[in-house]
Amino acid sequence: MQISNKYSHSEITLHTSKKDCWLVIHGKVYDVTTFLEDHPGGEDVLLHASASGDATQSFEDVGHSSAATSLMEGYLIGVVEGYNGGSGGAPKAREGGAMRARAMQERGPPSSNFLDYILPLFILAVAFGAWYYLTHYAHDKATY
Ligand code: HEM
Repeated sequence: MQISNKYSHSEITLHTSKKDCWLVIHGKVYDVTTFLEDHPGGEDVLLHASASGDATQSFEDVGHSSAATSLMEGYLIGVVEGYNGGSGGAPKAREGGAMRARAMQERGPPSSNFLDYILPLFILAVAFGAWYYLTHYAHDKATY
């Protein structure tokens, strides 16, 4: 990787095609041309992010795994000229991945929680029914 290379914004905007695609993430420039077809999220999102000028927000929004952030280091070609916001290193991957957290929210609580709640109620209802039946039965026997 040639991290010492500095690229101007006008230079970066020249590389937004399928045959030559660069991404800017956290002030670093990545040449993802050879990665387009292999990207699990598809090549269209990368091309779109490339054309937008700065892919940082879209990259972060997806909540890429730490595997993804270490993979991207292999595509690093330099930094954006004049960028001084980065403290170096790959951007932090959110623990566990935001995608998974989102999936958990959409799915709701696991179904076992529902059973945990309904089962004691069911047992209580059966016990009450048995008690009610037995007390009335015993009463009937005593009166007749
Ligand atoms: C060099 C840059 C990038 C690399 C190395 C990379 C790598 C990966 C990898 C390994 C995954 C699989 C899931 C994971 O491990 O997190 C993934 C998924 C994905 N990525 Fe990227 N990615 C990059 C940039 C981007 C950008 C800029 C976007 C912009 C929107 C993006 C959108 C997505 C989407 C939508 C998924 C699929 C999520 C899913 O369906 O679960 N990626 N990427």
